[in-house]
Amino acid sequence: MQRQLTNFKARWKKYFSSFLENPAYRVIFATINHHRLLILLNIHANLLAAAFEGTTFGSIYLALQVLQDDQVDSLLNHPIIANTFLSSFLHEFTQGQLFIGLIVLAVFMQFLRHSFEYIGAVSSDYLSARIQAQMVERIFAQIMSFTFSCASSYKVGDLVTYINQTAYTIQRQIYYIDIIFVTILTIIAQAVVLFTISPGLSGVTIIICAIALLLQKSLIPRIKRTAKQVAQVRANVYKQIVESLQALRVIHIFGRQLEARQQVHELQRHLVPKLEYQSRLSRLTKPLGNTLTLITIATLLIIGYFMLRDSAAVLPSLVTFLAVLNRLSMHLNGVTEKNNRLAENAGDFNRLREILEPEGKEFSRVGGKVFNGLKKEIKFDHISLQYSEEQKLALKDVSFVLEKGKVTALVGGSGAGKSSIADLLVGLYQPTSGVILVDGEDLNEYNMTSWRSRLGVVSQDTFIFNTTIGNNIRYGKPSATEEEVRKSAIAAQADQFIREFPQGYDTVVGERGYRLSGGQRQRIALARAILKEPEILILDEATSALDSHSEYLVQEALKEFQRDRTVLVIAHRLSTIVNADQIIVLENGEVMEQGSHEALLNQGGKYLDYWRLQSESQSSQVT
Ligand SMILES: Nc1ncnc2c1ncn2[C@@H]1O[C@H](COP(=O)(O)OP(=O)(O)OP(=O)(O)O)[C@@H](O)[C@H]1O
Repeated sequence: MQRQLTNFKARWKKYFSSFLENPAYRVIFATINHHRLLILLNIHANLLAAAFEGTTFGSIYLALQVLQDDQVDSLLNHPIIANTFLSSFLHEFTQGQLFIGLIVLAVFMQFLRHSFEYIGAVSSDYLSARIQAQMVERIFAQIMSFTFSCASSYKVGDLVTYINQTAYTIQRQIYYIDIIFVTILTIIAQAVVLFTISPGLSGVTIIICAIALLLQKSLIPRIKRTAKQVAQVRANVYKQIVESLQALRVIHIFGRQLEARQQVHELQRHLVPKLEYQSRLSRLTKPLGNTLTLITIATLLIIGYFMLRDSAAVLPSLVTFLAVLNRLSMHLNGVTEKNNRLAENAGDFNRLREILEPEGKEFSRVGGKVFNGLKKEIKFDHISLQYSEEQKLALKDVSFVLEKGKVTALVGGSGAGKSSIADLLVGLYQPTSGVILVDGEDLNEYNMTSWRSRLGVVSQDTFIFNTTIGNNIRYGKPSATEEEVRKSAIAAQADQFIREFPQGYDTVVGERGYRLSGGQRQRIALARAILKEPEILILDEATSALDSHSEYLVQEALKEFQRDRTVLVIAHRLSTIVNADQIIVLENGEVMEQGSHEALLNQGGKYLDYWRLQSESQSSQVT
């Protein structure tokens, strides 16, 4: 017995600590704390609803008692009534009038009960709406606060699922908790009525109900386990579908539609038996509950008859007792059923914990020194980078200096580590060893927002938002005037094609708007960077999607723009970087050669090979 008690205590302790440690609940409590009036309204409305449920049956019990001739006088002479004004007032009525009056009173009590129940339900929905909004925002904020490397380690499909499921999961969680709370209050009110009528019979009822509940409770852990598995398999299916939808173009090009369908089919095949098992378990609770109820009522009728047969009010007592008990069992079934639904929801709810808890995640650092501009140089000091433990080093002991106002070009084959250097400079990834010194200070010490506000980045993949072209360019500087936007578009050789659209700069592009070619997207990205007037410009194959003529024009514009800026350029066409102040040749993550165009040609190494290769075939690429 002692051991069972200790086990019981330990289980509850574990349950409550896991409950309190779940960050999703912390968000819920924080939101509730902000809306105390709503929760107070909810609690009071539900308490009143429960109280009116109790008084309804009190009225019915009295009405049935009034029907018995010998009970009217004893009722009117009851001390609660006899000493009040009600005594003379009630004596005016006939037996029939008293009966009807009490039944009308019971109906009115039910009306009040349902009115308060309605207020309770609406206040709970209001709270739920606020919690849903708060939770979606919290999860989005959480994802946004991850470092880029941490966020990009998740599959987009996974992140979309987190956001997608949140509102619905929270809605169900709050709904079930509220319904269980309301029903328990109602059950308490009904229990009070039962005890008032016959404590002995109520005691017997409790014993029978406890046995019934225990039987049903053994199902819950299994339902929970299955729900978790179903949620996991569903998430896998969803992830697979989202990934295929994102890769539609590639799937069509490679004619892999059938394989994509088969992958989804394979995952679904695991889902169906799990859903069937889940159904068998959860559907069992209702027939089990109903059968147990029937057995309970029959037992109580027999025991009740023996216990109450000597009492004067045997009929009203038994009738009211059974009527209340019937409703109580209905509510008990409701609690069990909602508890099962809550257990089913646990799978989805726990998935929120996965994304919300800080363990195993990397967060962007806030604070740090404000970057007020480059004074002298940026130094890559013995930098190595390894993206993950399973991968080889992407950069190995790389050292070089980007001088203020100078153009540095990175050259090398595919996978040599050029973009990795650019990403380190932006602060998207942290070096595994070594340090990036900005005017002698570790880049990590700087406030990233102030650092990035001085950077302009144009990379190979350009994201175009589903808004106007003007707004897409303005992303680099939200306060820019139309004139400034246009100037930067001219500099990026984008103005002409933009004006050819019927709505010009107001043309909505992106998902549902006009489709832009790769070159057009790159020029918009370039205009975005130019508008920002960055002090440090990073061009990662920024003109790779342009035809030779457009590239020439953009290069000309860039020449002007690059003046007095510190530039890191990654180029595949060597002709575009011959004038760079410094060229760094990378291979397999290592610096092979370093110097000006002329110096490197004279050195007769890797750079000369690249140069010869490109000179032979002007259109061939280095990478
Ligand atoms: N986000 C990432 N996660 C894991 N590995 C990465 C990531 N980005 C790059 N790598 C790996 O790091 C190495 C260097 O890649 P990087 O993109 O820097 O090369 P690159 O010279 O820019 O190549 P390319 O010219 O083809 O763009 C490659 O082996 C690549 O697979």
